[in-house]
Amino acid sequence: MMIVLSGAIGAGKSSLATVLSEHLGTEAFYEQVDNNPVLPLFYKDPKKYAFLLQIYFLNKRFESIKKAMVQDNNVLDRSIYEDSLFFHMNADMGRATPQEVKVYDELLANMMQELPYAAAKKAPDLLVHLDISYDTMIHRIEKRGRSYEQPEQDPTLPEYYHNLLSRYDGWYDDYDYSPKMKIDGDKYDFVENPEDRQKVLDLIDEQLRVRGTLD
Ligand SMILES: Nc1ncnc2c1ncn2[C@@H]1O[C@H](COP(=O)(O)OP(=O)(O)O)[C@@H](O)[C@H]1O
Ligand SMILES: Nc1nc2c(ncn2[C@H]2C[C@H](O)[C@@H](COP(=O)(O)O)O2)c(=O)[nH]1
Repeated sequence: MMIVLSGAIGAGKSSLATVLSEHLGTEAFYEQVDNNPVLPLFYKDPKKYAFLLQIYFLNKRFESIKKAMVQDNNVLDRSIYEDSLFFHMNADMGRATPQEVKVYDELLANMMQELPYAAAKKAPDLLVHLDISYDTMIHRIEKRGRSYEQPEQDPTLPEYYHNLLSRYDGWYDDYDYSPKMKIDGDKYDFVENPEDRQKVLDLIDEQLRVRGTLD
């Protein structure tokens, strides 16, 4: 069983990956963030580093999917399908050239063909999307405390985060690689509230059962 999580920055993907993998007895595969050397550079100078960051993430994501596919059951804390959303948004903000976009799009398309999903003709069993409001997003970004993501570090970040959230709405609606479901990330505190955690797990189990992935 392969479950992929999606959602904006601070939506709760890593937290849910831990909760869900413990619940299902599977392994969680996390996005590499704290040891990503390009991410702080990107937040300091997005125009200079947007393309490099994107290639860095794509490479790491590919590596992580290959590792995950060696296991029969796994949970991935962000889908490869979201990478393009980030890059195209940055490109539309003038942080990447049309040539960089073309190179990236072609590389991504090539890599997608090589993915174990493609080789096994197998998409994820379920995409679980964590839907959050802007206020929740900011609250969680502050709670987690990565310095370069804090809105007070950079007056352009609030607009960046608003744009990201609105792109995610269209992205989720268009996503059709696998079955999908949305969780209201504002409503359920699956980190600190055991009842909420159980409700979220029940919602996911129900979707897995309906689709015959869980007995
Ligand atoms: N549903 C939730 N309710 C309350 N706090 C949450 C929830 N999801 C995540 N958090 C908190 O928000 C911060 C960001 O969560 P994280 O899982 O790292 O998000 P993501 O991986 O999507 O960026 C963390 O401090 C985490 O404890
Ligand atoms: N420009 C891009 N930034 C990205 C991409 N994937 C993740 N990120 C950034 C956003 C956050 O600051 C950080 C980690 O994301 P979380 O949602 O896990 O908190 O990395 C990307 O493809 N392009």
